[in-house]
Amino acid sequence: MTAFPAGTVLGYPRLGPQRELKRALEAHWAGRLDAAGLEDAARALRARTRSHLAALGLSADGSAIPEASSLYDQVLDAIVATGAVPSRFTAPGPDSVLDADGGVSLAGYFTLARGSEAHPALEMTKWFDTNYHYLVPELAPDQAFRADPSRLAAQVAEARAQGFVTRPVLVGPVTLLALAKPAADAPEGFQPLSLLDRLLPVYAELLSALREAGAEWVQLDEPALVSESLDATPAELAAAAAQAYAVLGALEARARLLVTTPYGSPSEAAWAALTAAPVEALAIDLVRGSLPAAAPGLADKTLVAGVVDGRNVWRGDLAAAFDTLEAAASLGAAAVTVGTSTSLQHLPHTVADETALDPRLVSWLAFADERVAQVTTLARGLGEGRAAIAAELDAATAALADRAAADGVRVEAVRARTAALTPADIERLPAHERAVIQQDRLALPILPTTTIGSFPQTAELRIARAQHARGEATTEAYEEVLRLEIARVIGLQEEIGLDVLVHGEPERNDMVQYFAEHLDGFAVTRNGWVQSYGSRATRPSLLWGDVSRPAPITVRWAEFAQSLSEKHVKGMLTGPVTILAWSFVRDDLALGETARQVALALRDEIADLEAAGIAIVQVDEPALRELLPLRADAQEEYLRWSVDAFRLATAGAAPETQIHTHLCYSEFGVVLDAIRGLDADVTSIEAARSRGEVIAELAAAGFDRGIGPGAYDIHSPRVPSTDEVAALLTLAAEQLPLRQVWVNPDCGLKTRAYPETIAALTHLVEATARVRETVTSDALV
Ligand SMILES: CN1c2c(nc(N)[nH]c2=O)NC[C@@H]1CNc1ccc(C(=O)N[C@@H](CCC(=O)N[C@@H](CCC(=O)N[C@@H](CCC(=O)O)C(=O)O)C(=O)O)C(=O)O)cc1
Ligand SMILES: N[C@@H](CCS)C(=O)O
Ligand SMILES: [Zn+2]
Repeated sequence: MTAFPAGTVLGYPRLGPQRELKRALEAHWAGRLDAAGLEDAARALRARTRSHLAALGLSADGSAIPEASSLYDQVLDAIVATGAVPSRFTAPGPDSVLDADGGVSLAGYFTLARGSEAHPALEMTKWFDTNYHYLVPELAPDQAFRADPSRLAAQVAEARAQGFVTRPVLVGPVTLLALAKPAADAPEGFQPLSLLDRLLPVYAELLSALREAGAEWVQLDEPALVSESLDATPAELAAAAAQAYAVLGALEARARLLVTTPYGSPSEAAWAALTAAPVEALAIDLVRGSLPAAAPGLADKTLVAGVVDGRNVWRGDLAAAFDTLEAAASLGAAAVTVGTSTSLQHLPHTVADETALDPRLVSWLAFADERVAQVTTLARGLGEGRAAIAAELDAATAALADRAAADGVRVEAVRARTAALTPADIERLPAHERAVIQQDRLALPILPTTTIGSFPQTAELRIARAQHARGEATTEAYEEVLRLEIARVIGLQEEIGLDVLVHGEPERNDMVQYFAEHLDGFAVTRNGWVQSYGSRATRPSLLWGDVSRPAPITVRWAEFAQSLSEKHVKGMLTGPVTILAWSFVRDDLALGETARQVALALRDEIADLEAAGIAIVQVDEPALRELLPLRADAQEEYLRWSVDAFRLATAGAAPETQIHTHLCYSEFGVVLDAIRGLDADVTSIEAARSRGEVIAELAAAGFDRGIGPGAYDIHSPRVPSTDEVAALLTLAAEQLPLRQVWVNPDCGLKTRAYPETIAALTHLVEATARVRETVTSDALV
């Protein structure tokens, strides 16, 4: 048995430096690559990751390299490894996701993730306060568990054969249960955490199998222990952790255990439970979290001090990180080693790919590979003393000073504009008065139908954009492709019979990146991909300076689309909070101030859209819930500045301009007051995967604005039937005042293909017509 390595990372990007896994997955789903071909591609990527991390300085045979790949999602992997598959997927027959041996087949794995004709997919939601999405375990009181270590054990063995001793990574039992939702038929009050007793023997089997496969250390991730935003309370989570790690720690046949608590500080009770547990190492997040209390239980443990940021890209203050390491040494642990605050899965691979960025900006950055280098530098400092790494510490300090002094980081005109804001700048006429004025102008039918903005981003569009970006197509030719696409999308919506149209967003590579490309203060990357879910990735923009809008951004596309139809076409913008949430934000200015800068740029854009004759403007804020701090004491302040930023962006609009907003993947209970606070006229939300629960919540809260509860799930290629959509609409129409209800999919259609999109929207319009017929005139009073 080896000691814990001097330096490690908790995880590494999983799609590959050129998104090799994305391409293989999508080829497999499209029937162009068989299962063996997909497995080969995934194996080659794992092999590359191991040797690459070793080349970057992590020890090859000392368990420093995490075995943390996934074909789709780490929570889904834990569901499969523990056999926690909901019974709705396992009824015997051709639609079961299980193979003959009772394990989940490869096809079954993807059915759980993406759904099929027979099965709606598992719900997907945000992983803590990140833009990564995991699949939500769905558990019933009689849930069966069954250890299936095959995939992870095979990877450990595969690493051994390659000459590596790696450290398998698994979502821990407390987090797996804490993130689960009760199955639809579970009795009221059922808590998934109550299944811990039955789940632990399964983890015990997994640990023993991983040991047998050759693992010396196993990493169990327990981020639930830092969150105060889950159904279980911190005290319940800490008690579960105490029980889990007493049991798992006491096992004889097991590898050594590293338990991690990324994304913040564990609660005091959780920290007490973990330090008292018979496990060999604890990893803490010292970027978002702070130094915990010294604890006697640390005396026989290694403390992996997560001083290297796994969430943001700023090269940062390496000398301060070293100071924190030295401070961690006073907590009483047997050893302190260097780690990342979280998995590096939230970062792009390397700044070396960013040859088109200003080299000065590049010198301020560190992506995943540069973070690994920081880990190995700091580990060397711990081993050999500060003087041994003085040159690296000084270089990082110099980069910080260079950044602080650079042009554009602080722009006086931008600061003066935010400083001059007054409370009146976020007020509109009262909503009920606006509603009357807007209905006069818009003359919409009851249950107006619309979409969320994007239409399928076809291969042709993406190729045209890529050719334009590479200089192989002229701007004129590219824009002609966009105009043709907009005309086609408008024609299609007219044909299907939707009431409020959209232009389809064909000009956007991404709803945040597109705006970042048109705002001063942002830079964008060429290859800075970060996995968002499954095979999908985004390139978060780099927000490095004060933000302003040099010219209108969306106006000419909206104006063109509107010129093609008598119906209203919505202007379509991304809100300030979402622009921040899906970018790498600056660490040298309060987020609230940055949000105001972005909001003012959007306010100017809305004024220009209005001047161009656009009557409805949607400002998307799907990330409003995502940025909610995990700690309860920080939530109020966040909700204040985030809501005010949205209002600042939209409150300049005339009363007759209808402001829509859109949110997806939210647990709305928590932010319902905030949604009301946004003061939008219409809000469209995700509600399909969570089976209308949101409708009941909104009704109970007396939500009194326009509301479009997503009528079907766009994250799955499955086409909803007319009956299914009609049922959801009927539910909404029964529970909410009819005048308030809008009909729309639950998110944009950009990830879908046209055949399923046309079928689904046709069913949506048919279902609306059917429900409209059943509505009596009384209901309209
Ligand atoms: C709505 N969501 C979003 C989130 N975050 C964002 N930043 N944006 C979002 O829309 N978070 C929550 C949700 C769900 N998340 C996602 C995330 C990602 C996607 C998605 O579809 N991503 C696409 C990539 C989109 C993109 O930026 N495309 C660019 C580049 C296209 C490209 O890959 N080009 C090729 C060359 C083209 C060719 O020859 O084929 C290349 O560079 O190699 C573009 O269109 O220009 C993805 O495929 O992962 C959806 C929801
Ligand atoms: N308007 C965007 C919102 C996605 S959250 C779209 O339709 O894709
Ligand atoms: Zn959405």
